[in-house]
Parts: sequence; C-alpha cells; structure tokens
Amino acid sequence: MITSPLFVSTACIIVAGLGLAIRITRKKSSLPYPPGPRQLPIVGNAFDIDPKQPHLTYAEWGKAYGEIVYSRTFGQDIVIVNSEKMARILAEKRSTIYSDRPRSPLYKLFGADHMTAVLEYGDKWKIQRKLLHLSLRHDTVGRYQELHLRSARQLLENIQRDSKNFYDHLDLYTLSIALEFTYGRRMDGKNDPIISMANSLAESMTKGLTAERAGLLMALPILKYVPSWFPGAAFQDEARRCRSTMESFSDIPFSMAKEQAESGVLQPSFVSDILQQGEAEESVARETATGIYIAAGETTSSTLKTLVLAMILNPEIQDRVHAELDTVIGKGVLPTFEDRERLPYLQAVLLEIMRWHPVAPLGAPHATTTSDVVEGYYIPEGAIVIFNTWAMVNNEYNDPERFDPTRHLTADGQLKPDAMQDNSKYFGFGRRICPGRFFANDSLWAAAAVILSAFRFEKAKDSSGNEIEINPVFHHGALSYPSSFQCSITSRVGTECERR
Ligand code: HEM
Repeated sequence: MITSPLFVSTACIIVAGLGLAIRITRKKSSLPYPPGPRQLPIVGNAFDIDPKQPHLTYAEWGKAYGEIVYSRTFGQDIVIVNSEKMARILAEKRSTIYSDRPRSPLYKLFGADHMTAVLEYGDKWKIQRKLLHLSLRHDTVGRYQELHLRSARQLLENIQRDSKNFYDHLDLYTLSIALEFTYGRRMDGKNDPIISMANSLAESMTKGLTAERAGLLMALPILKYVPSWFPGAAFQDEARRCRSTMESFSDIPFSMAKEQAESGVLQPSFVSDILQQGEAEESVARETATGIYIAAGETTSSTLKTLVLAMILNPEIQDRVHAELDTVIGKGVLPTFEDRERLPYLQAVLLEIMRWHPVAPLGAPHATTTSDVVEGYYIPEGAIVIFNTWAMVNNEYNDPERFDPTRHLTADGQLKPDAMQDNSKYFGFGRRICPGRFFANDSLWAAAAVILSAFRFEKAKDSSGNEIEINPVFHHGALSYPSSFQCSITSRVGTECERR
C-alpha cells in the first residue's frame, strides 16, 4: 500500500524540505488565510483528519471556525466550504476560479486521467461536457425512461428470485443501465463479459484512487517513479493492472457500439448520439464514454441501498409510501413515469434519502485556477476546495438526523416548489455539477417506485422469530453507503404484479 507507515514516513522526510521551501516562497498576499485548525510543521493538518470519515472532521472544523475553513496537508492548501450559500457564491458566481480539479499524478498512473470527473478545467473538459450535455440534458433524458423502467422490472424479478443478494441486484440495476445508456447494448446479467470487465475496473479504481493517495502524490509527484519492489509501493502493480483493464474497457464496448452503428442497429445511446451528430473525434467520444460508467454506477446504487435501510428503520414512512402507491395507482399495479407527478410522497422520500445520507458527503474536490479574496481572506491558486455537503445538511436543517420526507412537502402534501432545485446540491456545484443528475433522478425514481410497489422491507428475524436489530454502519470512501445488512423482503402482492 502506498499509505503504509514506512512509505509515509519516507515520504514525510522528503516532503519536509520541500514543504518548508514551498511554505516560505509561495504566499504572495498580506491578507490572512481563512481561519482554521493549527498546523504542525510540514505535515500540517494531515493527522488531524479522521481518514475514514473526513466529513466529520471538516464538519467539526466548520463549527469551530465558520463557513470557510483553511487547512494544509503536506504543503497543499485545502479550503473547506461549509455553507450552501458560500458554495454557490464561489462555484457559480466565480466559476472561472473554482472549476478546476486537484492535479494528482495518481490519475494518470491508474489510466484514469481522461475521465471527465478528473480532467482539469480546460478545452478537453469543455468538449467532454458538451458531449455529455447532448444526451443528458433535462429535455433529452426522457428517452431513457423506458430503459429505467424495464431495468427496474428486471430488478424486481431478481429480488423475487433471490432476495438475500439484494445489494448485488441494486448494483447490477445501475450498472446495466449505465452501460446500456452509454453503449446502447443490452447487458446479459452479471455474467455479461462487459459487466465483469466494468466491475473489475470499478474495484481497481475504488481501491486505487483514494483521496489520501491522490494527496500524497500531489505533495510528492516523484513517488510515481518508485519501483513496485520498494517497501510500500505495491500500488505500482495495482496501477499497471488498472491501466490495462481501463484500456480494454475503453476499447471493447465502444468498438462493438460502432459496429452496430455501422450496420444501423445501434439503440439510442450516448455513443450513437455522438456518432450520428459527428460532434467529436472518435478518441474523445471513447474517452468520455468510459468516464460515464465510473461516475454513474455506484452513486445511484449507493443511494438505493440507503433507501432500503431507511425504509426498514422507518416502517411508518414505508407504510405511507405504500398507502400512496395503493391509492394512486392501485395495489399490485406497477407504476410508470406517467404516475410520477401524482406520487409526491414517494418523491419526497427520495429527496430525503439524499439529504439524510448524501452519497458524496464531500462532493468531488474542486481546485482554484487563480488566487482569490473571499470576505477579506486570501485563497491561494491551486488550493483544493471542498464543498462540504455533509456540513450543509447538518447545519441547515432542523433535527438533521431525523428521517423526515415531509420537509420537502407543503402543508397539503404537495412537493415544495423549490424541492427539486434544493436537491441539486447533492450533485455538486457550479460548472462541475453532475451532468447525469436528471438521468440519476429518473433511475432512482423507477427503482424506488417499482420495488416499493412490490415489496415490504423489514428487519430479518432469527431462528426464534426475534427481529435482528440493524446498527447502521456507513462505509465512507469517496462515496458513502450503508455496509451490507440482513433484511426480510416480502411480496405485498403475491408473485405477479400487473404491468401497464
Ligand atoms: C445519485 C446519483 C448521483 C450522484 C449523487 C452524483 C453526484 C455527483 C457529484 C457530487 C459530482 C461532482 C460535482 C462537483 O464537482 O461539484 C458528480 C460528477 C459527475 N457525475 Fe454524477 N452523480 C450521480 C449520478 C450520475 C450519473 C447517472 C451520471 C451519468 C449518466 C453521472 C455523471 C457524472 C460525471 C461525468 C461527473 C463529472 C463532472 C465534471 O467533473 O465535470 N453522475 N456527480
């Protein structure tokens, strides 16, 4: 591991000299940095942050120092923004300054440097965003509602057949949608070779592209040349494997889609949109396509896992969802997108899921392209800027830990007019905001509507019939989702649901 103690301590010694030199030479303003925790020489605040739950450390700092906090790790400036209002001022009103990404050599090492989500703010990123916009705009995503619904019905069948592995079925749901959306190819279950390749890529990237590694390589880019036999540098082998899977994954599904397009049978998809409109060079289309799957898959399935957990922990809320579904469309009838407007409580539950446990509690880090002054404080060029969604949901709502969908409803049970807009913060800020947010909202809705129509989710029981308590534990990496838990899934309507 790149983060092994020996490796880190060697890195620290080398960073010591460099960090000091950077510190002495870099600051060019007499203005103060924003307030923040005291820093140790060289390592700065590196050891103050809970590596497993950094959002909790940042939220504490927010309480102590206010809506903008300054910290430093190994010479790298880090600014944490704890309020939605300030996040919007910086990311939206000063978007030319706050739309870059941290430039860590780790991404190139793992073959991921072409993905939209890590590209620096520049022409390449702008072209990719334009391509994504073609298929993911608010007014074009409706084309994919049939895909979401068909996949949600497959999800229902998979859970009916094998309820124990509902986590895997939720993963497969979002993965197969992401791949069909991108390449127009219907996936053939979890044994589909493209699904297996995508899974292996996702695993290598989740393990390999951690924030601590990215930070360490930013502070000390020379580490990328350390040979794999050096103690603690086994990441070089991981990186090589990841690069090779990434190459195959970029190439194989794209070539298949291109062949289908040439023979006129390619379904509407991101790739078909680009090939038809001739909007970009093939290599750019190929690179953009690879990044979609990585950005789309786990974010959506993690949110659905949180939904199942919340329904089990709040049975009275699940009852209310069932009552709404039964009244509006009838028990045993599967919903379609035409029913969506008439199901405000279900929509409010989904909004509350994203608020209660945001899947990306710290969003994705932005970076500054030039220095800036905010409320009299100096923000350096190249600073990592973290928009701390976790602090926003905990500071800006009453009784934030309570799961309460009515926050998003008016007194007469309709969605508040700004409810969907309010939800946009869970998809990031400014020019970097998630381009897949409309698509994701459709995906979440289809799965939630279909599985909640068909099933009741409850605590599992032991052999004596006693409920097994769930002590929710959330996994926190780049994404936050509940660690797997046992549950009982029973059909509300017998084995068959009526389809329309
Ligand atoms: C519940 C589901 C999802 C959540 C919560 C989510 C959240 C996010 C967040 C927080 C960011 C970073 C925004 C920022 O830097 O300010 C992001 C970026 C991104 N997302 Fe999503 N996302 C979801 C689903 C999707 C889907 C379905 C797609 C594609 C179909 C997608 C594609 C992307 C891409 C390409 C980026 C990188 C944007 C850039 O750097 O310019 N996401 N997402």
